[in-house]
Amino acid sequence: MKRKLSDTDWSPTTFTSLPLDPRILQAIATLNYSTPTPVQQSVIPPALEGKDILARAKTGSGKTAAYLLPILHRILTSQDGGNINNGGNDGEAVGGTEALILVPTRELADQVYKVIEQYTAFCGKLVTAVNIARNISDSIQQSLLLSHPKIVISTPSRAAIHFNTETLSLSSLKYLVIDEADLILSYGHENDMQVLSGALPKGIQTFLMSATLTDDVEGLQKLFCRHPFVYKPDAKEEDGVGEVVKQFYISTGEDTKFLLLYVIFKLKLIKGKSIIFVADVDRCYRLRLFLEQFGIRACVLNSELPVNSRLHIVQEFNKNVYEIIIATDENEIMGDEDEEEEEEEVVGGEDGDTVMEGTETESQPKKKKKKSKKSKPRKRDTEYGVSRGVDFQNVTCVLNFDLPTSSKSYMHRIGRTARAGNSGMALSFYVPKPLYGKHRPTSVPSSVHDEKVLERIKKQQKKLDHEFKPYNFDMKQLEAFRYRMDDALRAVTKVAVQNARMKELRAELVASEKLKRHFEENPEDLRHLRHDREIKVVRVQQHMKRVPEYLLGKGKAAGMGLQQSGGSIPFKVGSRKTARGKGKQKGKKVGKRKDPLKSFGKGKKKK
Ligand SMILES: Nc1ncnc2c1ncn2[C@@H]1O[C@H](COP(=O)(O)OP(=O)(O)OP(=O)(O)O)[C@@H](O)[C@H]1O
Repeated sequence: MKRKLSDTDWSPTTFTSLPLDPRILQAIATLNYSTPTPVQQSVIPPALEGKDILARAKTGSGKTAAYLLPILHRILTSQDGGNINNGGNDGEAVGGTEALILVPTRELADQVYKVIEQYTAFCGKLVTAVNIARNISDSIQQSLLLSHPKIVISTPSRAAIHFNTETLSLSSLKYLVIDEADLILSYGHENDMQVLSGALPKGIQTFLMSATLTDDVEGLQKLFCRHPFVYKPDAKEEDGVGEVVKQFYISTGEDTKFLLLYVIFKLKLIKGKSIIFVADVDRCYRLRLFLEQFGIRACVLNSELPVNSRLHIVQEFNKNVYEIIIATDENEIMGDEDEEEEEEEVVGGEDGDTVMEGTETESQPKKKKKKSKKSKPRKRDTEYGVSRGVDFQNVTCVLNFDLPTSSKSYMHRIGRTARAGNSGMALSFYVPKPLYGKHRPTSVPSSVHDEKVLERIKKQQKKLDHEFKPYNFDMKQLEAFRYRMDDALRAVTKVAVQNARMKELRAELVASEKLKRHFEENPEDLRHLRHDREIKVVRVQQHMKRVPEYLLGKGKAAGMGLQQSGGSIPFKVGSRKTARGKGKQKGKKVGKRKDPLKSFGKGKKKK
């Protein structure tokens, strides 16, 4: 007997128990999704009935499918004349644009577009989608929109531009999604959202999806939703979604951060893929040059890079081509829900940055931006963002080399690991107040310091009943590595960092042109286009790439004491795959329940 969707005591445990179009179920089966996640279980049934949805669910919990599947189903059934069993229709789509999906960043727009491609793999041309946040010329965007795609994915600003020039018609719109709803306004899209809200036809179905429920989300709810079905899991339910991120912090000074980084990556104490978050663009290059001297390759990701390069980096990282990404967290959100008054400014990334291609009419972050005296004529994309929403796959560790400036940002950063049921860890370096002043990154307001943020994160995680523990390296053992770290750090001068930044930007602009031409036609051709090549602005001494045996001495290794106070750490490595980037790594399996930080000394070959 078929259950009525509105039966409240019913929660479907398999996708096939959901009355979704068979073509969608076929696609889901090929993706090996066995069961719907809690947000999908709760949201899909009311969404299929046409209810507005307001859903808050943790990062990596499958919110994208929770809104896409019902929308795709409803579009398909309307194409089939309302008969879902008429699944054989693989003709052309008819009618105008039915769904508008708004996301805050270009990275996210690209990701949602790719997910739609996956979910509609068996739908022929019935569900066409266009991503107008892409870096393509206005005339191409216009011609794409004139083909009346069923779904348009965009940032609010691009959508507003095309709506104003009448290339985007909203008259046949039936579904509106605001993904990462809590972020949309802090990215400065307020005016665009107002423009769009006034243009929407009456009675459309709205989906507000968010990892946190904030005042901004409430505001959007008032503007766009009618009596929505609200999904807010309790902590227990949320923790049932895959693994909780194992979280640790280490108290350190500025130089010791580099020392720790060197030891952690050179000795492969973390196995699998990592994202290292830093405070600004210069720090990206400082770290990359630093690691380069030890033969450790990494890619950088920041708002200054051309959007095609950014998308390609994320794509290749997800295919395990790279092991380490050093990312900035520009457009980082400041202000915790209960501490708005204390933190009024938004950290806007690089000082003196200006707006990049394609963003000429984009609005700026709504809150005040810190101005710098030293103005650098750098360009940056206000629609860049990788700490929010981007589905980095199989990430073992998020390493906060620089602590974020708010607990909200912290939550989104660590959400890049332990996704889709995988496990993961987050390791955060924090600099205690007495050591902080001199080394405060220029992008961080003086009112904010690591200790204050750390306390907020502790409070936040305690509320969520999640452990957030100190990880006490035996710093004495680290000291043996310090002179090498000092050597390497000395070589990474300000000038070297600036040169690397310029050199990389030039290389990526060339790469981006290639990417632009080839992205659609033959992405496989772009394999050779690597983003982690040596920048070579600093002379690399070959001996630095090796770790001498004496540093790996048994006693020293074992004595590193990679124990954290309060007992040993039950750690399960998230990433089952390994990077293909380096030949040596190929095929290595990662122990499932092993603490990656406990294998110190294993840099040495096993007998
Ligand atoms: N039912 C499912 N079973 C297995 N994997 C799933 C399922 N639903 C989604 N996924 C996978 O989980 C990952 C995270 O999903 P998604 O990006 O939608 O999370 P999210 O909740 O939107 O996260 P964020 O808040 O960070 O944007 C994706 O790789 C997706 O393919």
